[in-house]
Amino acid sequence: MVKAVVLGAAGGIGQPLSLLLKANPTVTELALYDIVNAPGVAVDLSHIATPAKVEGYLPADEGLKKALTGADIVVIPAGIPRKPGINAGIIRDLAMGVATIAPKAFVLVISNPVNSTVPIVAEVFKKHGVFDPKRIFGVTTLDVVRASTFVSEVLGDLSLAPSVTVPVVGGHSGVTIVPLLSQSSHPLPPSLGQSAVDKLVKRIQFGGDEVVKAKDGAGSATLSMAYAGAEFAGKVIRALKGEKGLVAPTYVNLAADEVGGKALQKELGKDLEYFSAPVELGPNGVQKINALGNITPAETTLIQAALPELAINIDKGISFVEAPKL
Ligand SMILES: NC(=O)c1ccc[n+]([C@@H]2O[C@H](COP(=O)([O-])OP(=O)(O)OC[C@H]3O[C@@H](n4cnc5c(N)ncnc54)[C@H](O)[C@@H]3O)[C@@H](O)[C@H]2O)c1
Ligand SMILES: O=C(O)C[C@H](O)C(=O)O
Repeated sequence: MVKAVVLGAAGGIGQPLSLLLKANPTVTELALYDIVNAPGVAVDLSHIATPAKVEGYLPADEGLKKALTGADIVVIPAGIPRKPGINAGIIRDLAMGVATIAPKAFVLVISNPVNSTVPIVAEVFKKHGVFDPKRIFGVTTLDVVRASTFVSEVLGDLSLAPSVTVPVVGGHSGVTIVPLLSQSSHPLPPSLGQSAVDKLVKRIQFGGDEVVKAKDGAGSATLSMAYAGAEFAGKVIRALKGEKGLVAPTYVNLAADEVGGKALQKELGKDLEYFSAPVELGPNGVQKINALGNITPAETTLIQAALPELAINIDKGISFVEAPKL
């Protein structure tokens, strides 16, 4: 039995993500919460012939409490594209609900800026005395999905895309996104040249801008994000159910020494509190934070460029919970 909850379920990401979770046969209960339209989305999805029982909730009548009760996994795409200050408040308030009603659930944060919203969730959980660094994840899967797609395009064969894997580390915004192309399952040909590699790195780092521009002011990535969110949530659920060997890059707290957090800080040469790295998932969440391994001098330079910005983003998230400003 797996209960999945989507907070922000009526939005551009929330609706297709909820559809994909309804289509996941391992989900037995799906609770959809939003400040608008969630009951309608829920009834619509409830007609799909898959096992999940779907309910929709609004804030009235303790809707958030009802949605979160018994949750195993809570996915949060609530918020507004490119409005960090507003999202910070939304995430803080929703995190209070999760910390109170479902403190043991896995929390998957999609709302931007992920580099700061994940620390906000963690700080709220700390205040409630229920913080477990192994259960809070920033969803960076869209960067991983983009890397697979763009690498396969460069290789001239889009049919490779589903099997191309590239670890993408760091964070989820601009220069904090660091694709380790040297570790691609499908190596780039040496004939490609450094400037083409640099261009590919930039495309992965700023893939979000490509979508925002193409949508011409009507929002940011929603469908590809829903796909990516469902991919990651699916892996978390499979690990929860006991499947072993599942690894995915995700933005996590590095406080837990026993799972390799401190070892990664040492490798980075900086005491960062959060970083996205390939993480082995287990029934209790983060089972092992993997090392970055062998990286090229160019990738080391990219990581060095990401670290100061990440530190600022993390600080903003942490201090927001104390003095709300982002
Ligand atoms: N992590 C990533 O890779 C990634 C990718 C794309 C977008 N995003 C982010 O995801 C978020 C959502 O994007 P979208 O395109 O779906 O936006 P959207 O505006 O289409 O949908 C957001 C939904 O959140 C709901 N909402 C607002 N306040 C809420 C609250 N307090 N409680 C519950 N629901 C609330 C809204 O009613 C709306 O339905 C944005 O912050 C965006 O930047 C992240
Ligand atoms: O770029 C955005 O604002 C949305 C998202 O973070 C993305 O990567 O597409």
